Amino acid sequence: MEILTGKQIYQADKETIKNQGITSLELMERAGTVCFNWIHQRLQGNPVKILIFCGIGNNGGDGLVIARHMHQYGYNVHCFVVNFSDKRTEGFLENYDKLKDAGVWPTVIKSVDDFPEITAQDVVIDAILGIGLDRKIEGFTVDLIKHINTPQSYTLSIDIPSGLFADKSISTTDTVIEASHTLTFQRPKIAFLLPENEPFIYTWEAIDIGLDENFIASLKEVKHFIVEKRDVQSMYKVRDKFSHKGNFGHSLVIGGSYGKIGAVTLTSKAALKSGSGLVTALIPECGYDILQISIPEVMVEVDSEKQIELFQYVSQPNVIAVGPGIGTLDKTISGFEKFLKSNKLPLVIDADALNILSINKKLLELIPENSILTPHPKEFERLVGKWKNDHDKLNKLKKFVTKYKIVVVLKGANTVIAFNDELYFNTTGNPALATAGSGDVLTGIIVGLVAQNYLPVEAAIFGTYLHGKTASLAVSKTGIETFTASTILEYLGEAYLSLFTEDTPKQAPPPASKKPPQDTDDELYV
Ligand SMILES: NC(=O)C1=CN([C@@H]2O[C@H](COP(=O)(O)OP(=O)(O)OC[C@H]3O[C@@H](n4cnc5c(N)ncnc54)[C@H](OP(=O)(O)O)[C@@H]3O)[C@@H](O)[C@H]2O)[C@@H](O)CC1
Ligand SMILES: Nc1ncnc2c1ncn2[C@@H]1O[C@H](COP(=O)(O)OP(=O)(O)O)[C@@H](O)[C@H]1O
Ligand SMILES: [K+]
Repeated sequence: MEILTGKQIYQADKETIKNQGITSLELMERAGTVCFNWIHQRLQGNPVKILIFCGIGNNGGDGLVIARHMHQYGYNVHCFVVNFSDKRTEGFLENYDKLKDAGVWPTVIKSVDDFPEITAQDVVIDAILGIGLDRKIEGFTVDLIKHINTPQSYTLSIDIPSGLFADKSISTTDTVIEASHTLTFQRPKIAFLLPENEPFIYTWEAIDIGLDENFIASLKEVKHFIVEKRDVQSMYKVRDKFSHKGNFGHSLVIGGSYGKIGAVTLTSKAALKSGSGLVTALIPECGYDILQISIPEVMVEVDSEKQIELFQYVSQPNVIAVGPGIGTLDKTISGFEKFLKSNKLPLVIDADALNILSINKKLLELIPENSILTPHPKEFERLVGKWKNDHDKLNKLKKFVTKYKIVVVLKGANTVIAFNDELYFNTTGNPALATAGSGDVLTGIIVGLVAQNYLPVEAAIFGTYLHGKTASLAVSKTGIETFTASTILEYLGEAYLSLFTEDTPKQAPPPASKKPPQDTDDELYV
């Protein structure tokens, strides 16, 4: 799914009006009505007190449309106009009149003295500022946002939490609505995916207001995407009936050191379980028994006694993962440098191998094109230096991948996969994945996919999706805390299967009379 900039949304807005022969007021009515329907479906006439705060622009206009419908449906709605400027838009003014015609006279807020009391039991709808925000909020609006945030009542933001910029970072002194949920129009904004905005974005969803989809699809300069199930479904390679293990590649996993054989064990197992036909682990001698006993399916070659120093192997892999548990002893560093000078195979580089690259950045030049680096933010910072904010981080990421012609998987809650000048945001997973060895498993899944001939960028996107999906599927059974890196491996099969099963609908559970869900196997359609 495309992530659009504010400018692109305004363009889509104009095109829609032109192509569908509607007025901007009709589009606003549509947007406000879709929001109202969303709310009405959930509240079902609940008498809870609802406070709607409307700015004087088109975001405020949306709020006024919602207020009118809510009033007409008998909700206990209280509407406020936040009068931060006299430059009211036509959409606002028209809907202000319509609301008054419908019998609601909003309270105009001109100063702190006009703020209403808000309790934790109330519902707040935030339509103060939308994507038209182009400068710091000042004056009483700052106090109002703080006032709205204080009781921690359920706050639904329309289009974007007021005070957040769609496409640039806020400064530390800016005040933003801390939304419980955000209903955004047609496509998400990049602000929703950045860790720095965590206090303001809890959950969000893009709602269809009928903007021109053909126009959106034709936008050439879209560079940011959210990875969806259908994207990874289309990447999935079906196995031929007469295929054999030789068709699914050979992954070599180089890693481990005394005390960290577990890391390379997890990576090797993940490579095998993501479907690599063969897997060999090149490990220190001290890990031999451990690895052979833990995973009999994996072949083992050994290096020095307690760490990897020589990086020499006789197996014939088509891709190599290097780094998990490898350490940064001098002999490992010099061995890795020599290895990079002679190696021609695509690499998946993780953990301490990344740290070695950070110590000697010249080595980056030796990485074969189309290799994949999987840093967490700290490892990425060691590679590229500190960033000012998350947008700066993403710019650094794009520059880094284009300079070295590689794929980077920047891990975190919304792991970003960067390739060329495009960014793909993964949304599967949850904090259960924040556990030792979780990254080692991801490296294994990705290398196993590359071994099977997935393009590097596809392996990175697909692997990250599956890795996260295991946690999404598991937590309702395992809970968050008992979920470990080994649990990712346990659920990898279910994650694959989930690609081809219907998602359980999020809303409206089926009536009791409906048949219970079938076994997953019955629902397979490939
Ligand atoms: N395109 C779509 O898909 C659809 C969009 N729709 C809705 O329109 C919304 C965008 O509306 P919008 O352009 O009127 O801007 P909005 O966010 O209401 O701000 C109002 C004005 O405030 C000003 N201003 C800016 N920063 C400020 C500040 N810090 N402090 C004070 N003032 C500040 C600035 O005006 P200025 O003062 O610069 O002239 C700005 O124009 C969008 O989010 C969505 O909800 C739907 O109705 C239909 C479909
Ligand atoms: N809050 C979270 N939500 C979703 N995924 C997460 C979260 N925290 C961590 N992860 C994922 O877990 C993995 C952790 O990797 P990493 O930090 O390298 O762990 P380790 O070094 O223990 O293997 C990454 O894939 C990351 O995206
Ligand atoms: K808003």
